[in-house]
Amino acid sequence: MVGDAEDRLSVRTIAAIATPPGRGGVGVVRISGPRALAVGRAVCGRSSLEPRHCHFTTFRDGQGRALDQGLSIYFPGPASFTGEDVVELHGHGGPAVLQSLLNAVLEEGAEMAGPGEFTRRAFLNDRMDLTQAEAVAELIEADSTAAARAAMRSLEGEFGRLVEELAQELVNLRIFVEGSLDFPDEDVDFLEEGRIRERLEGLVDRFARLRRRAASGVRLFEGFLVVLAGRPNAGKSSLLNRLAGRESAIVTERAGTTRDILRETVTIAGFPVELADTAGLRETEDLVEREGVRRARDLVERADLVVFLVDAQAGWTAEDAAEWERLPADRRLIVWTKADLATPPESANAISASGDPGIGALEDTLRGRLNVEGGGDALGARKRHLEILDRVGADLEAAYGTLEGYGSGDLVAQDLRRAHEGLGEITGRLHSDDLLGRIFATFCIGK
Ligand SMILES: Nc1nc2c(c(=O)[nH]1)N(C=O)[C@@H](CNc1ccc(C(=O)N[C@@H](CCC(=O)O)C(=O)O)cc1)CN2
Ligand SMILES: Nc1nc2c(ncn2[C@@H]2O[C@H](COP(=O)(O)OP(=O)(O)OP(=O)(O)O)[C@@H](O)[C@H]2O)c(=O)[nH]1
Ligand SMILES: [Mg+2]
Repeated sequence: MVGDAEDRLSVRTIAAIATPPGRGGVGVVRISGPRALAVGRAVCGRSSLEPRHCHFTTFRDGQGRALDQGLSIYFPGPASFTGEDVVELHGHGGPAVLQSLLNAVLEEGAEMAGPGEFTRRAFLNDRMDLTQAEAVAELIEADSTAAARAAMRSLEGEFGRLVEELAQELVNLRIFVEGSLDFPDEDVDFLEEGRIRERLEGLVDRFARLRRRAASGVRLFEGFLVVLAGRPNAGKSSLLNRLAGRESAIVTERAGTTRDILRETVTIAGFPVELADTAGLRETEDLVEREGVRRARDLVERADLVVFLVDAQAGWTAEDAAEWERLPADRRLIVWTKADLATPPESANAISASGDPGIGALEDTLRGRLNVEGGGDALGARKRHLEILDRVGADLEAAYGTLEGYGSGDLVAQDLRRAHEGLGEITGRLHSDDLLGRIFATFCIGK
C-alpha cells in the first residue's frame, strides 16, 4: 500500500493554459495529477472544492494578492478527462491575467505540461484509445464542419471499434490457422472446417471499406492539389479567379503573363482544394518565364489532378498535344476555354468567361474526378493510420494469396500475425514510448 501511495505521488502534477493565446471572454487553466486538489485549494483560498461543482472564487497568489475572479471546478479521478484528479480555473481571457494564474499554480508545486500531455494521460489511464486521443487533436485542427464531423466519429470511438472488430476476427482466424499447424497431418481439414478462405475474403472486404473511410478522413484534412496548366493565354488565371471568387491573379491578353505559382484554396464537397495557377507551358528564351515554366512542370508532378486548359479559338495545336503527353496519364483532364469565341468539340468539358457554359459543370466534373462523394462517412484519421492500414492490407492479401496457392498454414499464420500486430498499433494496444512521443509532440500545450 505504501508502494501504491509512492507511485501515485511520483506522478507529476501538470498545469497549462487550456485556452488559445490571445484575448477572449474566458480563459482556462487546467491542473491534473495527484496534487491538483491541493494546488486548486491553495489558489482558490478554499478549504474544500465540492466535486464537479462550480465555485465562484477570487484566485490569489502565495502572497495573498488577488489575481482574478472566476470559477473553479474539481473533477476527482478517475471520473475526469485525464482519469486523474483535475482542477480547472476559469478566469478572464487575457494573456497577462492567465499567465499570472498559471504562475501561482506552478508556485504551488504543479509543473508545466508538455504538448498533448493531458490527452496522453487520458490514453495511458485508459480513458480512451489512441484513435480517440488523436481524434481530439483532429477535432481541434479541423477547418471545415465536414472534417470536424469525421473527427467526432473517431472521438466517439467508431474508428477504434471497427479496428477492434477486425482484430477480433483476425484472432479467430489465427486460432484456426495456428491450430492447424499443431496437427500438420490434418492441415487441410482444419482450414476447411474454419472456412478460412471465405472468412478471409470477408475480412479483406471490410478492411477495404475501413481503409476508404480513413483515407477520406485524411483527405478532409490534407485536401487536394489541383494544378491549372496549359499553353500561354489559355485562360488559366481567369479560371483561377472564377473558382476562387476573387481577382487573385493578373489576367492580360499578353501570352506569358503568369510566372510565379499562385495558390487559392476553395472547398469542394467539404474538402479543401488548393488550386494552383501556373506559367503557360512553352519553350522560351525569357529567363524569368523559363523559371516559371520549370516550376509549373515540377508542380504538375505533385498534383492530384492537372486541369489542362485549351483555348477553343486557337484549337488543339501540336504544342498542346506535346504538353498533354507530358502530363501524368491518370491525373489529367482537358477543359476547353473561351467557348464564347469558338465551339469546342462536342461533349468536351468547356467553360467561358461569358458564363455560358458556366462553371457548375466543371465543378461537378472535379467532384467526380477527385472522388469526393464518399466524404459523408469519413473517419478522422491520419497518415500514420493509412500507412499501417496499407501494411495490414498487404498482409491480408498475402495470406489470401498463399491460401489460394497451396494453403501452407505456416505462411498464412505468419501473415495473419503481422496483420493483427499492425491493427494493434492503430488503437494503441501495442505502443512504444517512441510512438506516443511522436504522436503527442504534434499536440498543442494544454491539450
Ligand atoms: N471545461 C472543460 N471543457 C471541455 C474539456 C475540459 O477538459 N474542460 N474537454 C477536454 O478535452 C472536452 C470535454 N471532455 C471531457 C471528457 C470527460 C470528462 C469527464 O469528466 N468525464 C468523467 C465523467 C463523465 C460523466 O459525468 O458522465 C468520466 O468519463 O468518468 C470531462 C471533459 C471539451 N470541453
Ligand atoms: N472571350 C474570352 N476571353 C477569355 C476567356 N478566358 C480568358 N480570356 C482572355 O484570354 C486572355 C488570357 O487569359 P489568362 O487567364 O491571363 O490566360 P493564362 O492562361 O493565365 O495566360 P498566361 O498566364 O500568359 O499563361 C485574357 O485576355 C482573358 O481575358 C473566355 O472564356 N472568353
Ligand atoms: Mg496566367
